[in-house]
Amino acid sequence: MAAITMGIVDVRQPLADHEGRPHRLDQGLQSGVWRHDLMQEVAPDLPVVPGPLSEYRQQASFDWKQLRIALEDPEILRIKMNLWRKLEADPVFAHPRVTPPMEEQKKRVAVQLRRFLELNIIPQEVHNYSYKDKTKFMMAINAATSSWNKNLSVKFGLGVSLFTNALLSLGTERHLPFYDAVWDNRFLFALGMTEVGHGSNTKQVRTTATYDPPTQSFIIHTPDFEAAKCWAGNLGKTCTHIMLFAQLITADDTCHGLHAFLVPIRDPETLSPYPGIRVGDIGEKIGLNGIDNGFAMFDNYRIPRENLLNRTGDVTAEGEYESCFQNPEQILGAALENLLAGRVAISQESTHDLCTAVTISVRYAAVRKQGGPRNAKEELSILEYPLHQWRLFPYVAAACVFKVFIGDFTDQYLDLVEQSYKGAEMKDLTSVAAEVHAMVSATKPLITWTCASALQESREACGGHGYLKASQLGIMRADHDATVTYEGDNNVLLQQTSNWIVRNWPHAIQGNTSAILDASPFGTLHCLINAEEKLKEEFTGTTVDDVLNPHFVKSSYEWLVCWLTQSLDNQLQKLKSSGLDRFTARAQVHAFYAKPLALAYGENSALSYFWEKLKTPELPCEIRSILERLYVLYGLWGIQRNLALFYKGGFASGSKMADLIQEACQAVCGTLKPEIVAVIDAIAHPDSVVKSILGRSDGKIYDHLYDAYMSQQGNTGRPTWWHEVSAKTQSKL
Ligand SMILES: Cc1cc2nc3c(=O)[nH]c(=O)nc-3n(C[C@H](O)[C@H](O)[C@H](O)COP(=O)(O)OP(=O)(O)OC[C@H]3O[C@@H](n4cnc5c(N)ncnc54)[C@H](O)[C@@H]3O)c2cc1C
Repeated sequence: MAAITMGIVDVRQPLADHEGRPHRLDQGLQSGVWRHDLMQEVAPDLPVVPGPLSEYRQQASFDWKQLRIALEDPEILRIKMNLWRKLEADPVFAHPRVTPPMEEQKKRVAVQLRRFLELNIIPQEVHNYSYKDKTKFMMAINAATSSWNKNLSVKFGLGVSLFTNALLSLGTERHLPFYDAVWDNRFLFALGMTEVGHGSNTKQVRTTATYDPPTQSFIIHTPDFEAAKCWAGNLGKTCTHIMLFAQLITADDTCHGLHAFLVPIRDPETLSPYPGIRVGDIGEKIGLNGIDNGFAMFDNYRIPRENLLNRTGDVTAEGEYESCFQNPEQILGAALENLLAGRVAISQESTHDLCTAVTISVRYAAVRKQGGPRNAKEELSILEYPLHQWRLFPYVAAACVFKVFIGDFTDQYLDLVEQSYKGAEMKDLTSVAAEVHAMVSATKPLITWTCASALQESREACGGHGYLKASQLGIMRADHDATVTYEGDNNVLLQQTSNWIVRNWPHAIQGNTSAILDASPFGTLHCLINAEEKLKEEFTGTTVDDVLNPHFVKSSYEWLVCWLTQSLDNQLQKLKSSGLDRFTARAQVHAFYAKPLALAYGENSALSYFWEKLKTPELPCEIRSILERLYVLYGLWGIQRNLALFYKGGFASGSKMADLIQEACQAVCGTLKPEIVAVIDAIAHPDSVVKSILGRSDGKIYDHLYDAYMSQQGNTGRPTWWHEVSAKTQSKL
């Protein structure tokens, strides 16, 4: 059977420019200086408006534009900026001031998706890029679309890009027409794994696909309501098909496990559901109401045999099941890509949201003045308060660390998938797959949770005005919330990471460095090398400078990961020797051992990528200085949260470490205060994307608030229902 190969070309091509300009921005680097016009494209000048924001900007020791291109690949930035310009210019993508009714929200997003595809945002030539460049392009478009309107990116992701990605890895030549129909906007897909009774434990999904040799068809059936497919985006009202995951059963009654099928749901011309399916919308949600999340129940519903996605297993016309693992490297690569691309994309989107959250709250904090010393001429900007700095600056540092981590990790990961697709011999592919899986299972929770708490903190940091819809923080908080659950519940994912780490612990205690190197081609387990030596380390610092440096952060995190791994291993051994089975023992250690380990490992991995960035020789020294301080702040923030573990594990005793960490946290925030507005400028999206009256680059919060108060239709007139409540009508009763 031939796998679908269109879109995967042998020769790598650089990202092309669709508008006739130089191929890559780095061609604009002349004698170490960026060409002005190219820099303007990715980092346009900010408005010069006298006021607190511009005063803080003047205090910065570095050029925010240089930081912007140090934190993100300029070519990716350019793709995003181009897209935002297109969306801004088209009224179809305008944001309504007042939330429309639910049905209207769904219609708007569906119409936007149609326009999005018509606009040729993914030009035809992108399909001819190398796998890596194509995926990077698509991921950049996805992240940028998500910041514009998360509903639209979810609708596009599920219906088009994630689906076609999954089709490429699970399907074969015979499914090509579906690929083309989706890109031509004739079909729209949903992805149906979750059922009413089962989500995380996908193995127990109960929808069946039973092969019927006489008719050469699969009979799709939902045994009861608990087996109804649910939550699938686009399924409620708009999809024409679903990529359905069901238990494949052959005529001899053998169950071959979960397989994916392409199942028609609605007539593409009328959008009427086909007979044999009960399908509908699951109703209003906490957020993302532009998406029609739906349910579906199948009543012995037939689909052709060929609709089985048969790259890994097929059923012959006569009904024989055939496993198709002829080339394990390619299959593993396909599985890698299919499973993880969605989670990597969520991490990219969440990093965008995190940047927007702090853009709003830090700019607001710079402009907002409240309180101050008794005889001061002016009130203080709330940014001046150490508490406010401690509430917000660590999230700014996290945004920068995640930006670098997710960009560089995505590059590495896509390189590997591309090599495996090309059939390159990769002796360590199994290790790569395991490590990438563990990393993504830790960093998706880490990034989405950090973003969720940043949104909450930012909302509170903007006080009452933050609660106004026009601040944007409430909408983002509601829409972002789902990311901690979909594509794998965060708490469940973390267990997969800790299982992998603890499996490698025996190598660490045996001092088997080469086994660790083999198990961790990406290097995220290198912190376990010399674990025994590391675990003997103790805190010896005496001054704040002893903790206020990247080396302290690095070695402390390495100690923490080693100690948590050792503790998890000890606890598991203890529980198993007391007679507990593996499943129960793992469940027992989840809360206090596995989860903290997986999160510390995720933080350490993100910090390691940032550490590599700090070592880049081309970095201007003022940019390195700012990155170093952001690294230290993010690290100390985590160490401070985990202080109890440093004491419990014997790394620290007495009050010295706690005191110095506290002092260092406050000190690093203090040195970042004059820089922070410029750091925000480096990570901020354009005003039209941030969409917040509190977070605009001109800092004119009160002007924008005034507009918001005055421009809402009817808000200064008397209510249309005045007569139902007025004193006049009451007195007549
Ligand atoms: C907005 C949104 C969109 C979605 N879109 C889709 C879609 O397009 N297609 C689709 O198929 N699905 C979709 N889903 C469903 C989503 O994938 C599931 O909700 C998710 O996988 C979690 O499953 P669940 O809801 O059944 O939760 P459960 O698995 O029941 O989990 C409930 C709680 O129990 C905990 N828990 C579960 N198992 C364990 C364990 N072993 N140990 C410890 N704790 C555990 C979890 O941490 C969680 O907090 C969507 C969900 C949302 C919210």
